[in-house]
Amino acid sequence: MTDTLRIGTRGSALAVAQTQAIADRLAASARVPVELVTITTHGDTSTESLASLGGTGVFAGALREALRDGRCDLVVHSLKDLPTAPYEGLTVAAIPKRADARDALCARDGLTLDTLPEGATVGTGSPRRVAQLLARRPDLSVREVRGNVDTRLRMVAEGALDAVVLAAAGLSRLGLEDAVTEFFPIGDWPTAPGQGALALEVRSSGTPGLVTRALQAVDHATSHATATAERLVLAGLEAGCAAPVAASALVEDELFFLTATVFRPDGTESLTSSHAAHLESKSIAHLAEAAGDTSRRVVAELLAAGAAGLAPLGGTT
Ligand SMILES: NCc1[nH]cc(CCC(=O)O)c1CC(=O)O
Repeated sequence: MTDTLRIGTRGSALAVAQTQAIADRLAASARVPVELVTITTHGDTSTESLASLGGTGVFAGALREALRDGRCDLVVHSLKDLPTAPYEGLTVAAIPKRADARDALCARDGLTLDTLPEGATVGTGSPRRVAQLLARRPDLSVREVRGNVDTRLRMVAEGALDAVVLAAAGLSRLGLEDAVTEFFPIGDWPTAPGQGALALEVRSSGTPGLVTRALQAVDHATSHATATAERLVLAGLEAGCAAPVAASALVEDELFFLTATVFRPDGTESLTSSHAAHLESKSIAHLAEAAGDTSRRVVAELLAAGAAGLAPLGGTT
C-alpha cells in the first residue's frame, strides 16, 4: 500500500455519497490521507437487464477485482449487492452501524400502496419487491426498471410510472427522503438480506495496522451480526442476491431474532420461518453464535417446507 489509503467506489451518486462518508470517518480516525478511486463497472455502462449481465454481483465483482489487483486498498460495498460466496484473498473487515433497512414507496401525488389506482404502474428491478407488490396488489402493473435512484425517481416525476419502490437507506443517503410517500414496516414487508448495511472489504493480507484498527473502530457489532445472519440465510438457501428472499434480524434485550421469507415470484405464495436465540452477552462471539444458530434453524425449516420449489433461488433470477 502507498501512503494514501485508496478507497474504491462505483461512480453512482449513491456509491460516492456512502463511500465519502466512510472515507471521512477513516481519515479522522486513522489519520492517513484517503482518496476515492472510481471504478466503472460493466453494469454501470450497459443498458441490458441485470439478469442478462449476471445479476447484481456484476457491480461488486468489478470492485473486488480492482481491490485484488491493487488498484485500490479498500472498497465500500452495499452489503445487499455483495455475493455471499467468499472471494479468494479478500476479507470483509467491517460492517458499520446499519441505516434504515426498510423499503419505501415513492409515488406520484402522495399515493400509497392502498390508494394507487387499479392497474397503476410501479417500477422495480427486484424480484422480491415484485412478489411483495403483487401479493398486496395483484392488479398492479409491475415494470422492470434499471438505473440509479435519481433516474428511477425521475420516471415518476415525469409521469412514465405511477410509483417506484426503493430502499429507504439509499434515499436518505442522497437526501431524497422527501420523495417517499410510504415507508413499509419491516414486519409486514421484510427486505433484502443486508439491506441498509455497508461492507468494508480489504485484501486479506498487507493492510497496515493503522488501517485495520480504524476499520475495527467503525465496525458495529450488532449490525455486523444481524446482517451476517440474514446473509447466512441466503447462503444456506444457495440463493443469489437477486432471489425473491427477504430476511430481517434484530437484537432486542437478550434476544436475537431472525425471520426470513421466500416468495413465489408471482406473489401468490410465500414461506416464512422465524427463530430466536438467547444472548448471554452482546460480545462479538455471542452475537456470531446467535447469528449462526438462528440462520441454521431458519434455513432448515424453509428447505423442509419446500422453499426450493417455490422460487428459482440460484443464479440471477
Ligand atoms: N440494488 C441497488 C441498491 N443497492 C443498495 C441500495 C441502497 C440501500 C442499501 O444500502 O441497502 C440500492 C438501491 C435500492 O435498492 O433502492
